[in-house]
Amino acid sequence: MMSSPMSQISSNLPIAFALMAVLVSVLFILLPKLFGASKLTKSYAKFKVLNRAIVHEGKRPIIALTLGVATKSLPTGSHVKVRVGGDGGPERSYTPTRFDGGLCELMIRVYPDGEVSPRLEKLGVGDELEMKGPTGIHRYGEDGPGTFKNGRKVIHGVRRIGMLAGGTGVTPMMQVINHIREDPRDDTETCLVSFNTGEGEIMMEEELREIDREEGGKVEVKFMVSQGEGREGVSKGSLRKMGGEQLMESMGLKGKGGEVVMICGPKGFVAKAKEDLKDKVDVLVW
Ligand SMILES: Cc1cc2nc3c(=O)[nH]c(=O)nc-3n(C[C@H](O)[C@H](O)[C@H](O)COP(=O)(O)OP(=O)(O)OC[C@H]3O[C@@H](n4cnc5c(N)ncnc54)[C@H](O)[C@@H]3O)c2cc1C
Repeated sequence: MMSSPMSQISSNLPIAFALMAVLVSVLFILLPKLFGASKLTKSYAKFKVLNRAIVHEGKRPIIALTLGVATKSLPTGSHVKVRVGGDGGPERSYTPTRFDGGLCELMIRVYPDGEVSPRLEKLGVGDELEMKGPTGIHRYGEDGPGTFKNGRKVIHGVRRIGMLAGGTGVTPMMQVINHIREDPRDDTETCLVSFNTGEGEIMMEEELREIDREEGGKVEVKFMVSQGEGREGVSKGSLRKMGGEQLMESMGLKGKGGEVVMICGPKGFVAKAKEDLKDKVDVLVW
């Protein structure tokens, strides 16, 4: 008896999936090798710049560097270290906003008087950069949705994450937001308040607005600037002038269980936020 076309397709499906899995694995191994990519390890290795873009012009521009990596993924919450000038040269931490499919993307704000970032700005496609990782003690989602690990401290059952980011401190927030969006089991809510000096300084503004629109109430994003008048969707305000109650309210937190606040930014920003929130909610400083 002849089998129907439908039953032929369904009997071949497992083979098709197996072939697809093999093909994806081979591509994953081969592509970075073709690009000359190294594995991300605990000691420095050279990584090739595959793409370079200026995301923001201005006094402190933001550049995006895409590097070829032969490592599959980066634990959510971790960073990488970048070194310039070889052995003994200055090193700085960066938080990849994308790390998959053999590619690592770094968003870097360039400080004109800085030691490292102006040298990273000069890199072009084909140049190499020394990088190692993962570094940092924070992990999100390793034990499933709504879980944080911070060294020996483990937090379970988080339902809403408030995020306070000062300037480039938004990058670890983006990692956690992306992790939650990519895990269909994870319905943890997030509310990010991104504080910046001026309107032109806001990192990943368009990308974050888009996520806010797509995710409805699950990912909320708010922007505040301390200088200038603000504009539609950007409020005038500064963390320095806000108290703990106001901060909690800005992130839609009630001070009940199941809430955590992530903080990342310049030292003074972190110290003030930590002090204001210490009796109100669990705080994790990135
Ligand atoms: C865990 C971690 C993750 C990080 N992730 C990122 C990231 O994804 N993207 C990114 O752009 N940066 C990130 N940073 C900051 C980065 O590591 C460097 O500090 C930054 O690039 C400046 O280095 P630099 O050598 O150019 O400047 P430096 O020589 O260190 O400093 C030069 C001048 O810039 C000022 N300056 C330096 N950093 C800041 C700042 N954050 N805010 C205000 N003024 C500052 C200093 O006060 C000084 O006047 C991260 C930092 C940490 C600790």
